[in-house]
Amino acid sequence: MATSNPVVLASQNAAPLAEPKALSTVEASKRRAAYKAVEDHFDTSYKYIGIGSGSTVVYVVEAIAAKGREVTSKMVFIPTGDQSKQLIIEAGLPLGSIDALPPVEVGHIKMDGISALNVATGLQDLGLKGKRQSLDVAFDGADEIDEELNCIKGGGACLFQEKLVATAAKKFICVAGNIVLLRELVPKLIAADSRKLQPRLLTKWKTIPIEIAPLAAPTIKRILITLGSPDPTIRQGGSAKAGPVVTDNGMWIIDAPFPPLGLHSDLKHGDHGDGEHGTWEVHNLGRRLKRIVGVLEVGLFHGRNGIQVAAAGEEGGGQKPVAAYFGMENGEVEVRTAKEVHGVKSRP
Ligand SMILES: O=C[C@H](O)[C@H](O)[C@H](O)COP(=O)(O)O
Repeated sequence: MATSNPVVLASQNAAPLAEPKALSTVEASKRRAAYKAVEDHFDTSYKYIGIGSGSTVVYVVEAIAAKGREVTSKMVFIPTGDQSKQLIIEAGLPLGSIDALPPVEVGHIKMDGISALNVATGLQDLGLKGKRQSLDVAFDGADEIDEELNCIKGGGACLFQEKLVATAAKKFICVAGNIVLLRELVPKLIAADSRKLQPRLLTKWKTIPIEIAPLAAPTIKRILITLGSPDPTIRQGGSAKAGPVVTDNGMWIIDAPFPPLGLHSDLKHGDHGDGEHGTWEVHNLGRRLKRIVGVLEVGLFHGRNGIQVAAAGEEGGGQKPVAAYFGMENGEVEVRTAKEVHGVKSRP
């Protein structure tokens, strides 16, 4: 079905000019991936740009700011949380908000900002004028990405606003250093064997972050256990904050471990991927978790991408990126793009 295209390697020419010398291998790989993603998917004609959260997005903002004020001052940058809001402000980029897009009159249809933006940002090309689609592009990081470009996000507790922005974007682009430094396990500078690109989710990254209402925590934990998550845990602030991590939305995060998730094509006869045989198919689990009362959002980005949603003539964007950029240890950037853009009509 919707596996990503075979690997495309962009060599060192993706590297930005004047790479700071002090960057570790990991940081340099993220920076190269970010610059390449911006080079490929940032157009000077764009108006609304979504900015994700995490350590990789820092370089996306750097790459965009390097385009110069004459380009960026005409744009509006939509954050996905307090960190990205600060990044936008500190880079001198115009700050917007996903809930503050101006209402616009188009023809005799009274449209909210989201619908009108859709017209402004080129859905006419697809013959879908007037459909809801607000941002030209959104860039974000990810904790793990599978071969169909399903993602786990929320390692930095920002998943709800990230999904809100990603699903409002015509193009959602993921940028991920593919080498992860395990500082806790390896105190000195060593790139450990933990890679964000995996055939299946929950291979190296072991838990799904779920943003929840604090009052519902005990019930949600019990339900997660019945769904096959052996030890769901409320994320704690550690030395930075006594007690649970509180998200930008005043919620808590539960990190729910599950065995590696299957794809639809993995399912054998009689196995519906509903956890009954020990394996969850990624869409089934994402949908099931979202149905639990008290869950604000699930850190699984699955289903369709924005182009597939638009091609199906439906409103909104998709959860999955249309392309993912991985910074490699050897200095190259691996790019994976969605292979089939029209193939998943029935999936949410
Ligand atoms: O909650 C945080 C976000 O989902 C991040 O985009 C994700 O955790 C990846 O972060 P990083 O770029 O720091 O690896």
